[in-house]
Amino acid sequence: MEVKNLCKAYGDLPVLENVSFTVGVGVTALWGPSGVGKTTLLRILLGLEKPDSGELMGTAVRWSAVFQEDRLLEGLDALGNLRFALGTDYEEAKAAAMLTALGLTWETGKPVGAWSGGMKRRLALARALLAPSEAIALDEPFTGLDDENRQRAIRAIRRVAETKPVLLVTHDRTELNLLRANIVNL
Ligand SMILES: Nc1ncnc2c1ncn2[C@@H]1O[C@H](COP(=O)(O)OP(=O)(O)OP(=O)(O)O)[C@@H](O)[C@H]1O
Repeated sequence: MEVKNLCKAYGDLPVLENVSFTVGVGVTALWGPSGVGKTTLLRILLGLEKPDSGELMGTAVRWSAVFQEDRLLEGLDALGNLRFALGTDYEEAKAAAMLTALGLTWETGKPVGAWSGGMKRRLALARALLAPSEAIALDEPFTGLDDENRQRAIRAIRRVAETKPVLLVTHDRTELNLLRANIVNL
């Protein structure tokens, strides 16, 4: 994928000014202070928002994503959430293996609405990583995770990033190093 001279303003507020970078297989991190436009850039790449000018090449692919909200179906159990999201691509053994890799134990039938924030975050991550997408966008996927679960999430992301591009927003340099991420400075 390639992004060339991308510009976006909200009214009088310029947010992205001539942003250019390329994305390949592996982890690419959008890096910069709060408010610099990282989430806006992800939304543009996913086609959810239009840039004012600039070129996007190769971004019209099937994406899976974790946004800042988890957007789970709170009345369903963990496997129910994955089954609903993945449709005919759902395979229970693969779903269970991903949940285990992310340190989640689940009781069949127990709605995830009662789960902790960190557990919900990991389920949202599992859903994005399992999806038959061509690229993955993760907006602060480690929010609310303790050290051990952050390590698990990093391992799972790295495994999936061996075969497809993963674009990620985080505020933690240590995570970026562990993810061996290419960094796009905004
Ligand atoms: N729909 C919108 N309408 C108007 N302004 C917006 C809109 N979306 C974002 N902005 C503004 O654009 C700027 C960039 O926001 P964005 O969420 O992309 O930043 P960010 O780098 O992801 O921030 P953070 O690290 O805090 O999540 C902010 O000043 C924000 O207020």
